[in-house]
Amino acid sequence: MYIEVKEACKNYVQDGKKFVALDNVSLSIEKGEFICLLGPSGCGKSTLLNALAGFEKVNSGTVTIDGKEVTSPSINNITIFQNYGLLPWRNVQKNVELGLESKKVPKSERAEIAKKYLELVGLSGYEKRYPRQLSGGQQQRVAIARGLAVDPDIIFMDEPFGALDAITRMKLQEDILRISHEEKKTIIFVTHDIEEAVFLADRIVVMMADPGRIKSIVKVPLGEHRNRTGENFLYVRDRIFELFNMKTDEYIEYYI
Ligand SMILES: Nc1ncnc2c1ncn2[C@@H]1O[C@H](COP(=O)(O)OP(=O)(O)OP(=O)(O)O)[C@@H](O)[C@H]1O
Repeated sequence: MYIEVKEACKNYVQDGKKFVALDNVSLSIEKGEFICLLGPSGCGKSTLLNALAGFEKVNSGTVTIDGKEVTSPSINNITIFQNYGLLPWRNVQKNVELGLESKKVPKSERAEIAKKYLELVGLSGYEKRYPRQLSGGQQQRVAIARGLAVDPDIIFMDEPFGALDAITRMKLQEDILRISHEEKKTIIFVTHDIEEAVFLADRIVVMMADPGRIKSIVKVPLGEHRNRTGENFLYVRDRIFELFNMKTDEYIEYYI
């Protein structure tokens, strides 16, 4: 399996009190999968993502990518956060070229690549603008173009659309779904929004808090084009709602 988490545990001690952020979490992910980590606040979504991305180490258990243990962030992967992380003194094009500069890609090639990905995220014509001259949704598009430009193996996304209004958010969800099929990337996406997860994921990892753990893993057999009001979509969404309402604590592997 491409990505393997085996019996991972992560504890934090805060003011003398122990929080179990991840309690014996195991998860396997195939190359090219779109995985959503879904659950309420504090269930360990970001902790799991950070362990996968190499920002944090687990206390016990293992995290491997392509057979190698993850000990630090890899330049082959990128992470996109809620706050866009653009450099305010660089225009859109220069922001997208950032990762390419550190990879020593020649100038003309950088411009070509930036053009391609700005087109892919629908921002052709915005090259010379600065981040402050863009809406939140446009800034996040630039961040996505910048991430894709370095041709990463894995894209980690931590609530990337959390700060956006509902309509912009839906538009970006459509774009990232399309891009994920066009670019065939492995994407691990953190959200607490059930509909967002059903709209995007091949599989949804449903997590619960205190201690942070995986409750179930739900396959989403909805294909490349998803309709938020379609019968199948609503069916999957309702199954997930039910999972969150269930009182029992047993682990269920769900195949819809
Ligand atoms: N650096 C830290 N120090 C102490 N406790 C932490 C730290 N980071 C996370 N925690 C605790 O670990 C638990 C899991 O946190 P995590 O951020 O992974 O949750 P989450 O599911 O991503 O939540 P949210 O949706 O609110 O971001 C929480 O109880 C949190 O308070």
